[in-house]
Amino acid sequence: MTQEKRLVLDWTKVHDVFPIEKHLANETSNLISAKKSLVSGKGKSPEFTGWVDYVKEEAQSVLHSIKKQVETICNHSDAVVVVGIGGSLLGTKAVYEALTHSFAIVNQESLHRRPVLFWAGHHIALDELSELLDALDSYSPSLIVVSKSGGTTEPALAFRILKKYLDDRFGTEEASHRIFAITDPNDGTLLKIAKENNYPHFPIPKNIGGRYSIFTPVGLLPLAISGVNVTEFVAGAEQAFYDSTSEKNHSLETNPALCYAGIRNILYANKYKIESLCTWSPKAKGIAEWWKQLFGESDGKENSGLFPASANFTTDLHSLGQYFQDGERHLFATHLKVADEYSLAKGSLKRKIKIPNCSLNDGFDFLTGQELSHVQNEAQQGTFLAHSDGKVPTLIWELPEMNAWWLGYWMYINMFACGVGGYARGINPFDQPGVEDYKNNMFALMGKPGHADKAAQIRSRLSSGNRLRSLGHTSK
Ligand SMILES: O=P(O)(O)OC[C@H]1O[C@H](O)[C@H](O)[C@@H](O)[C@@H]1O
Repeated sequence: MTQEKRLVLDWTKVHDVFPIEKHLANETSNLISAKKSLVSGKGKSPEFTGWVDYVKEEAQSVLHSIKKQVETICNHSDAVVVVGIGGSLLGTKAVYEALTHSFAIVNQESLHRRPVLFWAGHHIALDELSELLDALDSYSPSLIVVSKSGGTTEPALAFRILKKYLDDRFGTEEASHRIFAITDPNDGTLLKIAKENNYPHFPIPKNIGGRYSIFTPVGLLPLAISGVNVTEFVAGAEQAFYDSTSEKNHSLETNPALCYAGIRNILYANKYKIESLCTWSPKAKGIAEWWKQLFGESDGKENSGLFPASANFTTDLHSLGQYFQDGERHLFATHLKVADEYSLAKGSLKRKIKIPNCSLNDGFDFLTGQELSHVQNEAQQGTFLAHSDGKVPTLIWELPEMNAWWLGYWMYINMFACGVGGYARGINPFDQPGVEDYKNNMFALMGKPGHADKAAQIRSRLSSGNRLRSLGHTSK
């Protein structure tokens, strides 16, 4: 079924604004050699390119190995809290939100009676975590803690708090049957904790960095629990692997990953410094969050790189729309559109919505009887044209359907484009040295052993100099 359809990357409306075709032709050989370096493991940080062919065989054996745990968890839990941050959470959240019902109550009671997923460890905010603890009282929850390094502050603290909650509620013995870890296979604090407490644990391969890990147990275990068709998800990615890496497929016309990588790099080199991924359903917002980490951490190197932003339309046409149309011309838009809008509702209640006939006199009678998806399509076409008239290069991904197979396919294509584009630009798309700066300052200020000297230095920098501020109202 799905195989007859195609993912399309339409760059007509880039060309309307900028002569991309000529530039792409000049860039092709650079892209092909970047692709060869990535596939052969001869580029920068080859020790982090294990994700390239992981989807071919290893992901299949993961699916096999998690089967029993998935059943066990589904038998005793109706909610699973996934604890993680960045690459240890964003992909899972993206796929879950896109492919399962938005309203947990329907997900659980009407559809497939699978546990709902909740999220923790992706911030240090008291308000949301305390509300999560309130909500968990109404469920029989389990916990999956995901951290490759095993030492990231946010998930480590959330894990402590949630483990205590489970211990207090169920007793340590039962709680230990409700806790699962996904982490480095050989090292790290989380692995040690899992072993000491007999928590079942699953590996994140050493040669796969967080933002490239969605097809490892990081994504597959929680998504399988939630009822997402992970077999199809992996199958889509596997097909994308063949389409992207094939020795025979160096043509930009049949290799969307190469083409996308090339267009991004060319636009960046020609004054377009911001790329906005524009999604068209609230359910796709998480996809943009995943995409922002993938490209943000990969591209932002050596004081250069496209800034990845996002917009969710049509909602944001009423806030950011003005900027897209008339603001500074330093951005381009990459839309993620779904060809078969009905596929969006297929995972839920297969419902088509028509604009009903109402005696409202609201000026919208001309739409009576039209399907909502038709209105969405017209809104999209109108937006693409308006933005390209406003000189915003507009790139359009058209996904045949929003389902596990095509989402797996598209996510892999983006990962591959990210790796190729980084190599073609001469940067390392597989490290993230900048993130360490914030972490080290935070560790020092929190008093982590070994950071004392740095703490004193930071505190003196924070308190020195004149404080520049503006004061508002005094409380009564
Ligand atoms: O999985 P973890 O080791 O906890 O890391 C979670 C995230 O933390 C970071 O700071 C990195 O910049 C991300 O690339 C990573 O995905």
